[in-house]
Amino acid sequence: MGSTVVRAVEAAPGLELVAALDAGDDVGAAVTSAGAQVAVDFTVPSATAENVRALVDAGVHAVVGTTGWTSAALDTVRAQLATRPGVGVLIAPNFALGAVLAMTFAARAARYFESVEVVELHHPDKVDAPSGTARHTAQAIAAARAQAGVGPSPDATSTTLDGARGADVDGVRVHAVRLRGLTAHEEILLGNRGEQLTIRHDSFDRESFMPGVVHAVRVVADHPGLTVGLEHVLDLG
Ligand SMILES: NC(=O)C1=CN([C@@H]2O[C@H](COP(=O)(O)OP(=O)(O)OC[C@H]3O[C@@H](n4cnc5c(N)ncnc54)[C@H](OP(=O)(O)O)[C@@H]3O)[C@@H](O)[C@H]2O)C=CC1
Ligand SMILES: O=C(O)C1=N[C@H](C(=O)O)C[C@H](O)C1
Repeated sequence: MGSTVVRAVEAAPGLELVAALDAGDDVGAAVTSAGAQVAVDFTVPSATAENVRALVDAGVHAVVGTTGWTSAALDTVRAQLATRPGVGVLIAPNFALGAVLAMTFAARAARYFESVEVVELHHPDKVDAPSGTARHTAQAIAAARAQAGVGPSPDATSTTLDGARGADVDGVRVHAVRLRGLTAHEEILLGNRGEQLTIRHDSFDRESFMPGVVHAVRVVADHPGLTVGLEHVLDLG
């Protein structure tokens, strides 16, 4: 993702690439000496929080695509941002516009269905499961169902092998598939008696994330504080 973002920023009118960093570089010193206004982080779950801390410390806005963020780590970013008014951090588990729409549609639909489960499918080099996108989708679905007073999805399973029913994200079952040949895919299955709605998004190429990343770079400075999810900086009506 890092090298794809480098090419996308270089090609984007009005943006200038002033630095590209690798593991082991001093993030704070590098962005300061390059005069960066915005930094983009696509690294690994174990490195991203420290990178964001260094960026906020340097007063540089951050656009973050790395997944694996815990709510405690997000709270730490919020607390640090409270000491740096004007600095914006936008963390989005998925920058593909179609994926953001799929999540939004799923949350909207979830109140009308008795059952809902999420399946994410990725390349086998991915280090975290379930995907950040699937977690974010399940959280949005759970919040929409709670707000509408919809109960848990019915499930009579009483005998099971560990993992057979997937992970529980705020009461929504999330299943992760890792398969050579895949890129990034998500299905949200919604069921009622006698009907099923399937919402599916496929990223076939990493290019799919670039319009969202470039948009985030352009607008992050207008959103001080912490924003989680690209949907909050898009006009989705
Ligand atoms: N939000 C979105 O739309 C998307 C999010 N992602 C997420 O982005 C992240 C990266 O994905 P991807 O590019 O496929 O992963 P890769 O494993 O291909 O790349 C991760 C890169 O991070 C580097 N790295 C490791 N540690 C550090 C560090 N401490 N500081 C700086 N760089 C470091 C690695 O360097 P080295 O090889 O030297 O170890 C590697 O080049 C993942 O969390 C993935 O889930 C992916 C696609 C879209
Ligand atoms: O690791 C990936 O490839 C991806 N990671 C993100 C996630 O965890 O949701 C976004 C996209 O699914 C690709």
